[in-house]
Amino acid sequence: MRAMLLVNPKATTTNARTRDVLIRALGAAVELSVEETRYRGHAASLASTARAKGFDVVAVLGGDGTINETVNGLLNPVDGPDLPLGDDPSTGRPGLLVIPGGSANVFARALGLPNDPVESTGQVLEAIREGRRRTVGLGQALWEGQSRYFTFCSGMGYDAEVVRAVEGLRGTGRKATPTRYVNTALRHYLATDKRHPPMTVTGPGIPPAGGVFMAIVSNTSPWTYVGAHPVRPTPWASFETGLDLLGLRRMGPITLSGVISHILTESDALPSGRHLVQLHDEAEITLTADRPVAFQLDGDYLGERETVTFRSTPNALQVLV
Ligand SMILES: Nc1ncnc2c1ncn2[C@@H]1O[C@H](COP(=O)(O)OP(=O)(O)OP(=O)(O)O)[C@@H](O)[C@H]1O
Repeated sequence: MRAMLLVNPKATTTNARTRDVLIRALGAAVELSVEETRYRGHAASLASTARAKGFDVVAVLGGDGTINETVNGLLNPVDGPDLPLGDDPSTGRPGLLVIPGGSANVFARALGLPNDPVESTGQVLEAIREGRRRTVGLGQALWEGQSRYFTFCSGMGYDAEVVRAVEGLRGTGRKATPTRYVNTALRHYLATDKRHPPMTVTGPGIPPAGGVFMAIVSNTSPWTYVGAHPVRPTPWASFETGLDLLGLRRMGPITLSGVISHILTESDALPSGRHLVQLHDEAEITLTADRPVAFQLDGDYLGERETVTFRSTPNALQVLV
């Protein structure tokens, strides 16, 4: 088995020691090439090249941002548009293997990997030995002639505003810790528009729902973690189904605190309330806004947008887990 390992040396919890342990352990199990990412977007071009060169597996040591780039590289070949791949497109692409090395590591943890690089290495080595693979679907966001796949979530509104604010802090050298996210979310709550809901949710077979302030689109559950604690606004979402959505039509403290306390529980029940819009297992969802609204994808801030369409891409990749 030929594998290319992509290491983001700048990811929050990646260091030379875990990199060396992983290289030694993986190198004993597969024929391994190692590449360090040097800039934003580098993982996408390396993954795309790995696919073109016929690698069986692309492994990532890094955070959700590097995994997102890798997945986009695997799905968008260097030499033009994706070819028709038959009933199970995942079989025509290299498998994906992830070792958590970022701040939240949502994708890795949603797959059931321990949030520790050494323990995760043990689990993926076992998956290699036993030939264990899980076929997962992805989400795809399309806007203004652009498109990007996401592994766990996308969203428009308040959550994307918080992502933007945290990215601004990281630009000044501060780390993205759970406490920083929570503090930024609380501070930013005062600034977010709680009076004029800009968005409408539509889609094939979906009754239009207007008056939405904030919408989370999920490809899996949990949506994120606060420390060890999973946060589950769309508890029915999974890699094996279409996309789920939770939309908020009110941003007042009572509505918000009710939703937050529900989504922090382990319950499989959907959050309830008249001011929520909820969708499960949809093939396509469109968010349209009457003004530009902050947009994020897998925790990466992607600017302000007025219309974004989200599509489910079933059987997109095989993950060794
Ligand atoms: N050598 C590099 N220097 C600077 N940035 C890099 C480098 N290599 C990759 N990147 C960028 O760093 C971004 C963040 O990396 P990554 O997601 O791996 O870690 P993280 O931010 O710590 O984790 P998380 O996404 O969980 O917060 C990625 O979007 C990637 O494009």
